[in-house]
Amino acid sequence: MDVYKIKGGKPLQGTIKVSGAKNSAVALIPASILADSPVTIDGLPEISDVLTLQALLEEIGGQVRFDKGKMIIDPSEMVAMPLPNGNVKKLRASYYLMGAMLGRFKNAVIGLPGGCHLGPRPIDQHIKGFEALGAKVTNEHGAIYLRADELRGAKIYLDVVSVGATINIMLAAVLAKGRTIIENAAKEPEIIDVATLLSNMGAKIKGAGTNVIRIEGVEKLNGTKHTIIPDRIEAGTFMIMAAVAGNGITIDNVIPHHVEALTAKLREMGVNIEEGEEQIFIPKSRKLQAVDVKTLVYPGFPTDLQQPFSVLLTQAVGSSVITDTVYSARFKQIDELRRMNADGRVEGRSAILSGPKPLQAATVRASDLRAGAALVIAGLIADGETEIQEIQHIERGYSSLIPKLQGIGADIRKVTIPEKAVVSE
Ligand SMILES: CC(=O)N[C@H]1[C@@H](OP(=O)(O)OP(=O)(O)OC[C@H]2O[C@@H](n3ccc(=O)[nH]c3=O)[C@H](O)[C@@H]2O)O[C@H](CO)[C@@H](O)[C@@H]1O
Ligand SMILES: C=C(OP(=O)(O)O)C(=O)O
Repeated sequence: MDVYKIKGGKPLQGTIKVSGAKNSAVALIPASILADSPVTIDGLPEISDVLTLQALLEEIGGQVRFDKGKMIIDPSEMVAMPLPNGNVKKLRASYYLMGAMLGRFKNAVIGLPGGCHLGPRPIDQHIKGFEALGAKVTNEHGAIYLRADELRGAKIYLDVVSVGATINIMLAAVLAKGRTIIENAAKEPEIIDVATLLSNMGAKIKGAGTNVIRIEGVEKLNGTKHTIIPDRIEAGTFMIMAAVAGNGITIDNVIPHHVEALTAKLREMGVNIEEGEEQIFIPKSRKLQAVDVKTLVYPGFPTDLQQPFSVLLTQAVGSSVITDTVYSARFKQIDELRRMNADGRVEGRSAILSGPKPLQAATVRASDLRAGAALVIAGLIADGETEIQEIQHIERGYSSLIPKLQGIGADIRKVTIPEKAVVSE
């Protein structure tokens, strides 16, 4: 079993570069299914979610080349092969195969997705959208069956603001007959990125990034070239790391506007932040003040940063409350941080953290992707050598994390240990 070993307390300094956005990548790759000729995507992160999607496209007959962040996907020989098991369970975003395959083949069988366990993560709004477009959708033995004679544009009001449902309905609607309107759509930058790719393939989409998206269906979509946006969650993770463990860190390849909610919270805590066009510099922090945080849909404070942010709050003066309004059970990092001497507890949908409390190294387990990122940050400031297990979760979403952190002076390495040394739940 592979683990991360981190010796805490090293002065972190220099420049760290952000990769392409995971949550864009995992939608852009399935979107290529809709094209009639090759799609090239540049700047993809080298993460397991991307490799899993590559394998899934190959399973349905796609020809895919992936090298140094550039993926060339030839979708012309793809077929509507059922994908009820296996790779689809390894990530959340395999649900985008539903929208893309329904759009192209009018027929798809896709197993229910995997991804981080953060409380219930239904896909009822995706299904409501597909049905409104004319698909018959059934759930049979853990797989979703989607069939349509033809897809027709429709007006769809999302009952909950959902990134996945918004993108999935866009994917299914771009080749449907007539006009689709998605109301109460999510507004995340990744949605704009996917709409940009689809538009460059020939789709007619207006309003991506607002809460009403209008799509005029077209007959066919062509191949194109696209460069992905930077990962705002990875950038935010590095900003938090810089605020709690940095001696002057520049975060490169970031769109400052995409991380504004975090920047505002960090400033409220007393962190200095200098914004450039594509860079953010965070000098060594002095005293950090406790703050309360509530996660919201974009442009609010992202739920995906709440777990890394909780580590920063263990070092702030006073008591802080984090409330996650998006997911009901996204605090598995708190127990692990307590093993490391943090003062924190969970009450319903909130975590209460008090500080500053010096962290101590321990053997801990990454229960999910961002809990893992939180533990990496904790390990960087803890006294002693921390071991993080179950790092496969971290590697779903952070590209080249070890060399990136070593590049700013961290003492972190990946090592293989015997299975019996795993900590119990
Ligand atoms: C692959 C990907 O892009 N993952 C991101 C995406 O997940 P994902 O797209 O799965 O998250 P959603 O935006 O859909 O979920 C938001 C909320 O809506 C609820 N919901 C969602 C769909 C639905 O049909 N019914 C329903 O009730 C969910 O349970 C959750 O409480 O957005 C989340 C919220 O920013 C992020 O944490 C994830 O990193
Ligand atoms: C929750 C996340 O990912 P996923 O939706 O892919 O599980 C995340 O990126 O924090």
